Amino acid sequence: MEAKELILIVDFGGQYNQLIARRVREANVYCEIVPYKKALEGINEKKPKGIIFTGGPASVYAENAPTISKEIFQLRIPVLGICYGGQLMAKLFDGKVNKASSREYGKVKLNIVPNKDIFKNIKDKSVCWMSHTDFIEKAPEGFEITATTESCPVAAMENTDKKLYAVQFHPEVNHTPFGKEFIKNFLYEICGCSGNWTMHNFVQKTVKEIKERVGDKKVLCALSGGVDSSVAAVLVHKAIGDNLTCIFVDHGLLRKNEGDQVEEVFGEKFNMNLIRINAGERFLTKLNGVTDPETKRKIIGKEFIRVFEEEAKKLGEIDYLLQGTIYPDVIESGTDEAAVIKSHHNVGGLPEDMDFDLIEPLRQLFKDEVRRVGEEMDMPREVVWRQPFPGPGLAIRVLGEITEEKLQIVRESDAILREEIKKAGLEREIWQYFTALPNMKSVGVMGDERTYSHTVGIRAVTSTDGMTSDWARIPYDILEKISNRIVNEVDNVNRIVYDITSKPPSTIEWE
Ligand SMILES: Nc1ncnc2c1ncn2[C@@H]1O[C@H](COP(=O)(O)OP(=O)(O)OP(=O)(O)O)[C@@H](O)[C@H]1O
Ligand SMILES: O=c1[nH]c(=O)c2[nH+]cn([C@@H]3O[C@H](COP(=O)(O)O)[C@@H](O)[C@H]3O)c2[nH]1
Ligand SMILES: NC(=O)CC[C@H](N)C(=O)O
Ligand SMILES: [Mg+2]
Repeated sequence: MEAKELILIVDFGGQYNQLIARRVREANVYCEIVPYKKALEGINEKKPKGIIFTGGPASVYAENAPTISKEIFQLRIPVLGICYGGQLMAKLFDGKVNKASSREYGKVKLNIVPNKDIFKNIKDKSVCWMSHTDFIEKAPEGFEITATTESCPVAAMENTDKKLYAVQFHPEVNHTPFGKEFIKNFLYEICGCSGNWTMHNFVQKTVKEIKERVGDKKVLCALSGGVDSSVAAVLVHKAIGDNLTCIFVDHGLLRKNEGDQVEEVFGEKFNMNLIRINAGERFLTKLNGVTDPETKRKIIGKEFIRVFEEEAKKLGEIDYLLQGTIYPDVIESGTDEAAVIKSHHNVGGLPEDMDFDLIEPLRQLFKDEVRRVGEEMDMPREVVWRQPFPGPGLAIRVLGEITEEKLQIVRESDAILREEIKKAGLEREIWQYFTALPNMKSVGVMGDERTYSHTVGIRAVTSTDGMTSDWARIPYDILEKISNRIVNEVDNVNRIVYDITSKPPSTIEWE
């Protein structure tokens, strides 16, 4: 198989860095995001075909602004700087970057110099999306200006000898209609990528790697029945067969009937060793009285591992733990550049003293890529397209202290919501949907009596990878039906609210 082509995305803290990675992957080229301070580490071994500098909130001329050694330009690897990244390139080559008289934000007309490879198949008069206060006032010597806007004398510039390219606009966002084409041009015309990042290649390569790494040793898979761990399990099963044992933990925080369903599907459809552990009491005891979301996540992460360790001991020598960790879990748990948003139980929530080496074959993939891997391996649709369910389960949907009564409310209301969404045929359209209990009571009236009961929140979002999302526009009549049913059928609920925030500024889960 040909070597993997790599594009290195150097992170200067921009909001849209994930999107840059997505665009590159969609163009069938593999990429990784690295913090700017570590961009040069091991670069000669990694041999990237190209480098992209992201945008960022700082100003390049500010004191202590993120920067990079000029060595990176001497490697003869093409570099594309986007917004902050472009401004930084201009500054490092002695061009001029300055604060503009006004902030440019939104869609802007772009005039492009004809016949440039980087703008191949893009109209000379186009529209691009801008988000900046600083601008490149003067391009450095040796750079040619290749695009302008009314307020940007240098909206794009290039030095083809050095293979350096910079743009002020954001090609990664959908608001730049030619953005995908532009990124493709950089990858294919400038970096000479062939586009060998496909899920078919990924499966073949990963199976081979796992075989080599694991040999005759035994692997325990943390299987939740969710998309990620199921795909990971099938992948590893392909590599090592019966040396894989799956452990499914029912931690008492699952959705209605979920435990039995997972057991059924995996017992029937997959020919794998599966052990179900009923550990509800154990988890709930540990969570008793705990209200802080991060503490809950850490307790659950640790308890998962302790359960796996105990089971492993019973099974004899087990060297590896397989988890369905994916890229967003890693990023959101905090990297050097990215702030900790939430400790995903399987990454930031893991205990330090753990008996296993981890195998996480999907660690670099986005959710939609994981689904494509599942399809590539002919896995059943209901598993591949199941909506995500977080490992900490209902614990992070019951805000504050967890009690059996509250869990019951979330479980029952969630089951009603799911039933109605299914009936309405909206299952595929809505990426994730569930109910949450905000831990507040309010006054209502039912059967002429005053009530003082819980409020249930409905959360439904559209997304491709869970990194960003919008609230789903569920038709009012369906919302009405859901609301009526929950109030009527679930005890101790007298009010339903609908969450209409996108991510950002919200997150999908409430804790
Ligand atoms: N109940 C569980 N029993 C065993 N392992 C679990 C359980 N819940 C989560 N895990 C482990 O934690 C990982 C992360 O959970 P996460 O919910 O992100 O992924 P998933 O359940 O596999 O897929 P999905 O995101 O579609 O629900 C899983 O891939 C799995 O390895
Ligand atoms: O396995 C998981 N362990 C976790 O700790 C966790 N927290 C959030 N999620 C899921 O990740 C996606 C993004 O969620 P947030 O917007 O709430 O961060 C959504 O799909 C969430 O359901 C988790 N999954
Ligand atoms: N989006 C960006 O990368 C912004 C870059 C820089 N902070 C500016 O305001 O111009
Ligand atoms: Mg899950």
